[in-house]
Amino acid sequence: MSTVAAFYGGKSILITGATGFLGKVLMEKLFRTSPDLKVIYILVRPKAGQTLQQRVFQILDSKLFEKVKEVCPNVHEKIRAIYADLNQNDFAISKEDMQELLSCTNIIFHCAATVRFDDTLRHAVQLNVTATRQLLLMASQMPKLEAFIHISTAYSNCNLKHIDEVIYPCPVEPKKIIDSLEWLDDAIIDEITPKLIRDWPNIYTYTKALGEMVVQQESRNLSIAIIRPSIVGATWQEPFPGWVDNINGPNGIIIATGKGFLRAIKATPMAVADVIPVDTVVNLMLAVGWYTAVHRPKSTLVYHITSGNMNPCNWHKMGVQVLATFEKIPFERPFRRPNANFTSNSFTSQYWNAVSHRAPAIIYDCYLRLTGRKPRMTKLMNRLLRTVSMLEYFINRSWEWSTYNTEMLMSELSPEDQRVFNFDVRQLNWLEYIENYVLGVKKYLLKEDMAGIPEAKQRLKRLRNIHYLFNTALFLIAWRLLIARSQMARNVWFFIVSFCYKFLSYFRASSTLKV
Ligand SMILES: NC(=O)C1=CN([C@@H]2O[C@H](COP(=O)(O)OP(=O)(O)OC[C@H]3O[C@@H](n4cnc5c(N)ncnc54)[C@H](OP(=O)(O)O)[C@@H]3O)[C@@H](O)[C@H]2O)C=CC1
Repeated sequence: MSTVAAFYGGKSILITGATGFLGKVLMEKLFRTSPDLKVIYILVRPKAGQTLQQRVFQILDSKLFEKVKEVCPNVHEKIRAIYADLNQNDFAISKEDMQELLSCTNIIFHCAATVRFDDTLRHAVQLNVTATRQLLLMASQMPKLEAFIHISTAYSNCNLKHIDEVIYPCPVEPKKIIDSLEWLDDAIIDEITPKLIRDWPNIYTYTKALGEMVVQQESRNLSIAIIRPSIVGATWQEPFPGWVDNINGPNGIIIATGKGFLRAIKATPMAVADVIPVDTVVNLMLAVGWYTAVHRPKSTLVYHITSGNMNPCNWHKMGVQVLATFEKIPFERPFRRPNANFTSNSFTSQYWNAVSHRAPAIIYDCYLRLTGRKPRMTKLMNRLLRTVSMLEYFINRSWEWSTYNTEMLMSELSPEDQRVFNFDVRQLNWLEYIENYVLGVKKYLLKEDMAGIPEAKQRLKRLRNIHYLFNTALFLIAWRLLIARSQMARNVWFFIVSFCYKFLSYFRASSTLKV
């Protein structure tokens, strides 16, 4: 019997961000391995016209939870959705709900965050810093609380090259920032933001660093741990390979490449692609929850869950495997044939953007206009290129994360726990993982049917022929223009033509002689 799974039996667990990518996989694994847990409280807000209940039902009815329903048929009764908005005071939780949370919660997993790179400082601080402080205050009033697990990111200190499992201080105290945001107006905040975030690449990573500082400062007597995953990718093994449900990180890039919109990217091919499967992160989270509650370490331990130092893969290898998978299982209705040119040179990157991205978009929009339709490709391309430019920082650098605490925890687990809550990324076979990842993007994100593959392959063949035809036509036009304008080009042209003519005459003459 797994010690970690048994630990969660009979427990009341509070999860923030349960409707997000990580949160869903966390809930799934908890129900599957500890079906006798008492209750999972999830803090949810209504969204996109859906009530809390509708959101919960939608999650439980998804393919991700199919196995859970077999192991834990009364899963609906074990989830308690509590109305909460982390942007508001006391999270806008009702008095009764708050009372229940305070008196019953045993473990907290704090996953909620804004992960947008371009969020406003005000909103990102509210969610990633102030809400964390508020949750810690709540935690300090929970008599039964055994562990508080805070999810940060491995990039919270990406301004450093080597990152240890410690909390680094930020130049400005989080409290000062929270206080000043209360009275500063938005225009001034926009002005001072670059000065505040200094060498952090975006507001997201900066506010996650502030969030960690808040955890350290407000930890009181609580048993707290911080988990820092790198780029969280599709599931590796559990509950099935390749599950993914949002366009963040590599997912959007895989779609854009598979659909033929994105054919070049400013990336350092040999830089480490520090992707970590979401189920690996969740396994570590559950093991950390158990360890923190049972061993109650004296200080807040930080755990890195990254792949680069144990089993590195680089962007080149990833790109090659993604393209190889598109050959076998192409996406439906691609705009162009998928391709991946990596360049770390800014000039070459701009050239590719002009030739491979903007020009085809303009040509396609002309075609749409001529056929009486609304042009849309240039707008789409501009948004895509803006998104890609925001990710560039992360695909042109490599970091070293130390993983002593994560390795220590692995050695503390029984062989059974090491199997059930496996976070040993050394066992990951990248080629297999990437293939399943791309397949998962096709099936679960794009919701494409596998039956459409032969047609997609036909379309790719047609696109290849159009590509060759277009290039030949372009070459001939360019050459014709050159000949019209340059004496030198004309001389070269006559030289080539007379050479070919002579060669053909010689060939004809020698074959006549042989006869
Ligand atoms: N994905 C990644 O690559 C990585 C993620 N992380 C960290 O992991 C954690 C989870 O990320 P991930 O699951 O990918 O992110 P998602 O964007 O998928 O999920 C974010 C969650 O936070 C919730 N949330 C946001 N704002 C509010 C609010 N005002 N009130 C209540 N809930 C709110 C969202 O709820 P709703 O559904 O209502 O919007 C959602 O459940 C984050 O802390 C992130 O920093 C760390 C490293 C990498």
